[in-house]
Amino acid sequence: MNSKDFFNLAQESLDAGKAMVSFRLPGKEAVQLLLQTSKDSFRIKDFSENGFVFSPFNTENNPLFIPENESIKTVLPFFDSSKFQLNSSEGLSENLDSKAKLAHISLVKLGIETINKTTLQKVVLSRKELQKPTISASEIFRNLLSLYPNAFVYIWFHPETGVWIGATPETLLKTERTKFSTMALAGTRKLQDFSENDWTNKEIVEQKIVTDSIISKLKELGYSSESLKVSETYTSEAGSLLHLRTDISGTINNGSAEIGAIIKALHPTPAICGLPTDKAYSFIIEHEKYDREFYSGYLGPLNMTTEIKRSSRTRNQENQAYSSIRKDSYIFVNLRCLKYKKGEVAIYVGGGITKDSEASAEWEETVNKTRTMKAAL
Ligand SMILES: C=C(O[C@H]1C=CC=C(C(=O)O)[C@@H]1O)C(=O)O
Repeated sequence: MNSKDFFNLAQESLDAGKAMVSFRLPGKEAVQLLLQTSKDSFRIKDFSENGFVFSPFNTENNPLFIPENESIKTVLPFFDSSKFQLNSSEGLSENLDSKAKLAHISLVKLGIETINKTTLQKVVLSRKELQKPTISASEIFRNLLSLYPNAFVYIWFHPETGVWIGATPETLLKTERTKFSTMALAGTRKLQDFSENDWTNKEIVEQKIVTDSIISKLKELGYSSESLKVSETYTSEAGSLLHLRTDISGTINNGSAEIGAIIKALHPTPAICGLPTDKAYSFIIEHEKYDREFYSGYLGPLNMTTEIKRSSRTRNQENQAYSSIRKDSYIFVNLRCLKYKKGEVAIYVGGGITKDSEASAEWEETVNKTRTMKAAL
């Protein structure tokens, strides 16, 4: 199947009204499409399932799920961005909405005051911004594939959620055989004119809170300090933005049952909620005054079959005839995303607030984050 046929199929799948998802893993070439054959709605029970999981920020209900064995799978082996022009909508507005700006600034100020007066140390505060694109959902998806080769790029539709599209830089949990890894990603700067020692104490502290919390949650699950590998903290690019990032990895103790335990322990991390988690969560629910829905939830292929082709240079000739089948998981935090309705999209953006935050800079940061999606509209 060529790229044009693949995107026509993606658009037809969207129009069919059945659950579907198409995605490309960070740094990979293949784009996968999973189209559910029935109109049923499936939910995760214990994370031993195979398929694609889609969870909201709020985890009261079990996450939605497209089972691999209830779907038709199509793979575009290589997405060639040179085959497509970047289509764009005309008349998108840069955010000049002063009401939205005032509302976000007063929310951030309330966050800072609460941090100064209580045991809350960090809270991630967000907003949504409406835009009127004139291009289709599959065109937005295609633009994202062209623009962000190192992000997890996806388009998801489910009758219960509508269409969501995104290009996230943040892994919640990746498993390959018995190895797992996660990351602490926080602190934001524009790539333009940045030099390495520009990171301030505010951003270093904001990101360290995420690293420390992830390590402590993993220890509570029984992983010892010696068994966890923690990288140096480094600057990581996400489109035209930069973040501070620490990678944390280990070996899964109890087989596939562990995946669910790790996801439940980590989500919501202080990269999208705050610290202490319960205080930050209550603050968000009480004060954000809108429903995040699937923004800052998590999503991705869970125990999905991946065919690993053996190298043709292998010396063992017998092995050449086979490729091995693995069931790995790649779960991401749903950031840099939008909800699509014909004629209107909602772009979701947020940022970590600490005692050292400055409200107008936090507003600017959310404006910069909206540009990741706007570049594809
Ligand atoms: C909450 C978001 O980003 C998180 C991930 C990286 C950097 C962040 C920050 O600098 O605040 C956030 O923690 C978002 O993109 O909406």
